[in-house]
Amino acid sequence: MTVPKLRIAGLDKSFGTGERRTEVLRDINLDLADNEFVSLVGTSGCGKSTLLSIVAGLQDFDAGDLSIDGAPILQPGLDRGVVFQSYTLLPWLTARQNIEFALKAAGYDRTACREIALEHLDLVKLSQSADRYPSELSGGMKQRVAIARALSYRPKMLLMDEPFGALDALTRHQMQELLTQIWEEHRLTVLFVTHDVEEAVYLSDRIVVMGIGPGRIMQTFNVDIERPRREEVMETPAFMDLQRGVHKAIREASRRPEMA
Ligand SMILES: Nc1ncnc2c1ncn2[C@@H]1O[C@H](COP(=O)(O)OP(=O)(O)OP(=O)(O)O)[C@@H](O)[C@H]1O
Repeated sequence: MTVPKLRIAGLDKSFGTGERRTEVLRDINLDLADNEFVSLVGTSGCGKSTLLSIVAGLQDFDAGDLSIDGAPILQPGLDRGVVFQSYTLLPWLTARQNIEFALKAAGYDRTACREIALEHLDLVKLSQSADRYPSELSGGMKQRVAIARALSYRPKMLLMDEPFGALDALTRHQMQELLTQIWEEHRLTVLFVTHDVEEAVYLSDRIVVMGIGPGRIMQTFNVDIERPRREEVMETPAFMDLQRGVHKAIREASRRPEMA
């Protein structure tokens, strides 16, 4: 039996205690294969970010198993690169230094830090802006630095929480194209949270629809749309049918059980 890249099995999570206890995730079971791109979608509050931060090791959980390549996840680690909606760059460091800072923390020596930082700025097409500070970069550029930083120490997985949510439509689309290209070239395993169904269909191999009250997996869609994908694919009947199906599943999953 092959070990999945990421295994989430029987995972439960509640916040608070006693009368203030809220069950947020119930019996989450999800395996990601090596190189698979999986998106989590679902109505606000269904626990997508909580699940992602548990996988990142930033949040504990109450029950279940969680592992990468068979090794239990106990804390944050360099095997997972994380990109959030907020850019999380250090404002007093340049784009290059932000990446070098992460690499130094990961134990790379000075020369390697510089080389790898520049290589990854090139990967996200930001070589020209290596010495600019975050305040001198647009939102899309900052997010490209954050992606370069997350990829620089070669994690086994990329965890992305609404990474393009703060960007305007055109920049968002450019970022989707860039991520698609990087994914196609480097074949990463990605767990991606988004509210944008079109984005989920465009990027993913699989889309997991979560429901609310408590958060749980309601439906999974395989995205059988040929790769490499380019913008034109969004106009095809197969793409639009799938998009409609996912929207419908999200609507159905958004009804709390007591309202169903
Ligand atoms: N630290 C916390 N303490 C208490 N409750 C929390 C905490 N973090 C999240 N929650 C609750 O957990 C539930 C799930 O939140 P979460 O942010 O994971 O949902 P989400 O699906 O990512 O939502 P959105 O799409 O709006 O970002 C919400 O009801 C939220 O209020």
